[in-house]
Amino acid sequence: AENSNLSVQIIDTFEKNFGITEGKRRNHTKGFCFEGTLKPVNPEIKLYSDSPLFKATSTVIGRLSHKGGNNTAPDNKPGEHGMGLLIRAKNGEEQRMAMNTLDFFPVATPEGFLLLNKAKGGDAQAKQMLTAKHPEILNFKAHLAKKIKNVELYENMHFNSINSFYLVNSQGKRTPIRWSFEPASKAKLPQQIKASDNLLFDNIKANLQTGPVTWNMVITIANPDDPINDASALWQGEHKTIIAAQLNVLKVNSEANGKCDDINFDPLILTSGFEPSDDPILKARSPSYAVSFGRRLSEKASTKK
Ligand code: HEM
Repeated sequence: AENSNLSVQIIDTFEKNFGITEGKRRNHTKGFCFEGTLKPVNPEIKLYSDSPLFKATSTVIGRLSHKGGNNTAPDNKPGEHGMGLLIRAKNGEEQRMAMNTLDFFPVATPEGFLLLNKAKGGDAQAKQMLTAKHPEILNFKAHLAKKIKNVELYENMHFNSINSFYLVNSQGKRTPIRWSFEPASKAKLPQQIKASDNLLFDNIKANLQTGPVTWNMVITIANPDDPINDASALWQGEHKTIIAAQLNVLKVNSEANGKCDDINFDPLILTSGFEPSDDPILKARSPSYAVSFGRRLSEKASTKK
């Protein structure tokens, strides 16, 4: 029988399409942990946000991952990737982020995402309904077809919030934004890309021996006509941006040896100075991540016994 809970249904489609890797995330399954800091670099951002993230350096536990539920996704093939952050501000507040390398989301609603996953799993009726009910998918497909697809190192990837949020300043003024973590330096791809499963991990680990790997947190302020609650719509044209902070990754660890495996990178855990938008995709993420988190933790607990 099909469960009426949308998040449960969506997680079930991940399990159907990719299978289950016991004890692991249902999406972004293959990944590794890192540790570092987030340092504010431009006080201008305080005009927009009262967040402790912009007042002092925070500590970070993060995770870099392949998109999708394949725990053995190849590192030597082009793909989409993710970055999760758990940020502990100096005043004790905590914020979590989960970003990916897509420029925007394929569909505007979680119902659309369920249809998309069903269509990917071969459901003919879902395929038909998908384009009829979610014509925005055509724009996504056209964009993806034009995107250059190379094998890329994590150090060189751009990670996007995709969903919109609000910054809130000390006067309570709300400003709609999106953000990206953009590489502050360029890492060289090895001359020969071997069919190694751990190319991406090995490379960043080697790079970290000569110093931190750094991303700039670039905040994009919405223009008046930008869609706020539609993750399938790119913000077009000129925008005001502020490099608000710098992420310094200091070390990486496998999931088994790191600190990120038991973290749910729920993007609705925000510090004061941030608020969620009403984007229905953003709102669906919390309950969906919780279903995945619950399943993998109970599997881990039962194998430990
Ligand atoms: C309705 C839409 C979405 C659903 C149902 C969904 C589902 C999931 C699930 C089930 C997980 C694993 C959670 C866990 O077990 O801890 C996950 C992880 C993740 N998601 Fe999403 N996702 C959605 C949208 C997005 C969007 C818009 C982004 C990018 C901005 C994104 C980025 C990520 C990343 C980076 C991770 C990995 C975090 C980690 O390393 O643990 N997701 N997602």
